Amino acid sequence: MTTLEIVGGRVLRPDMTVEHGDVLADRETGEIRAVGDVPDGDESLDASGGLVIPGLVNAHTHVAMTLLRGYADDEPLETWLQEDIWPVEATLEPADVRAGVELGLVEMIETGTTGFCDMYFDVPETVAAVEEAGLRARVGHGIVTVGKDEDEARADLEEGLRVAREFDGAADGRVSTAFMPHSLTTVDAAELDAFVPEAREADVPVHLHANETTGEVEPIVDDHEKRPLEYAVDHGLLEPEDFVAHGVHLDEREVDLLAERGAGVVHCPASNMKLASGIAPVQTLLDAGVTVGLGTDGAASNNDLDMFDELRDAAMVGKLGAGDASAVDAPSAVGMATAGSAAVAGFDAGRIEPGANADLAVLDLDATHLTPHHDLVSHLAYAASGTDVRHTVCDGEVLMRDREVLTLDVDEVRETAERHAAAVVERAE
Ligand SMILES: N[C@@H](CCSC[C@H]1O[C@@H](n2cnc3c(=O)[nH]cnc32)[C@H](O)[C@@H]1O)C(=O)O
Ligand SMILES: [Zn+2]
Repeated sequence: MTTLEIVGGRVLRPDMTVEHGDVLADRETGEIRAVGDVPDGDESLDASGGLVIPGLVNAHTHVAMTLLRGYADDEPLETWLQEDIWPVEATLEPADVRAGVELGLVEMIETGTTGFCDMYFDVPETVAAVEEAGLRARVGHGIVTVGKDEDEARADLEEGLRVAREFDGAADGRVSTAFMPHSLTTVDAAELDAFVPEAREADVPVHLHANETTGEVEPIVDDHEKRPLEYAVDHGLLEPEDFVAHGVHLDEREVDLLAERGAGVVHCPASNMKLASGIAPVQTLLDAGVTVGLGTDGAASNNDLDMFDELRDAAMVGKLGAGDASAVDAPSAVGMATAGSAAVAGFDAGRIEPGANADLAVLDLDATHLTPHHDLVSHLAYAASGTDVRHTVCDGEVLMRDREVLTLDVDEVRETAERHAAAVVERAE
């Protein structure tokens, strides 16, 4: 059983055209072998009446935060983090993180997401869950040193390096890592200067939150007389493989800086709307040639991990922000959730062509809200949702067949998550 054929459907190609055809995946290499007219495979997935798309990539999330879904809503970022989220997170044990991660991974598989980038703590739990669930992930330990004494701060930085070194290449290469300082205001310059060179030495990228709110931009401008991303470059950040989450409040120089340096941005439209952080200049970034991916951020600021919601939000708010209905058109939004996010994450995925990772989702087109079929890319951007996903495949392996998740026990995962979520909130109160 070395090959998997996905037959009888239509296929979304990298140029955003849709054609009738099959896909043959090689389960040994985890790559797509052929598209269109393909030889028979050893195992078969029925895509008739469906659309085969690249598995969506959630390029910025905190997956264990599914445990805090609906726990603290309707607040701006600083209050939300400092008064509600961080106090509860301080009580989280590795087993809680594991329960939250598994809940999130089930949700991703069910909604056609095959890869993600995660910033959280207890990274070994995330890696173990990813190994079991079969997804692809770039993971890192989120480092916060503000408000900690010197020893605690150093331990957090060391842990960030340790997990980046230890887990890069884990789960047969499905897991990669990054060094993840939380943001430019929660980790200080001297710490970046000391630790970023070590991340370079370990050959891992750096991922952080940047320019998310004006409350985060202003102190840097006031204290250092430069924009946050200029400050970031001064402290060794924004190499081509690096990527920042949000990029809401960017000036022209910062957009140019991202384009020149080749660093990526992960747009998180739902989180930015929910926390009223602002509207990222997505069309401007795309026009400047910046690599833009898409992310949900954590489930406590979204409140789900469905990337179909995210790409619709990106298209909608992109137009509103630009005051231009042609901004962030359907192909751009779908491109961000697939090839864009994969490029940002450093995954050889996000496109259906031979040689790319066989990370795929099959959507049912046979649905009232997807009728008629004028333009299927338009449907992906504006009408489809995660519940339309029939099969999910990652690295050539079937993770969900006919809406049945095969790698995790959904009922057990949900029960365990309920139990841990209740206990965590009780402990925090
Ligand atoms: N080691 C750190 C944890 C950092 S993990 C990454 C952090 O990002 C937080 N987070 C989630 N969403 C956002 C966001 O939109 N902006 C900034 N931080 C966020 C999340 O709650 C988590 O605390 C510690 O000891 O506190
Ligand atoms: Zn975040």
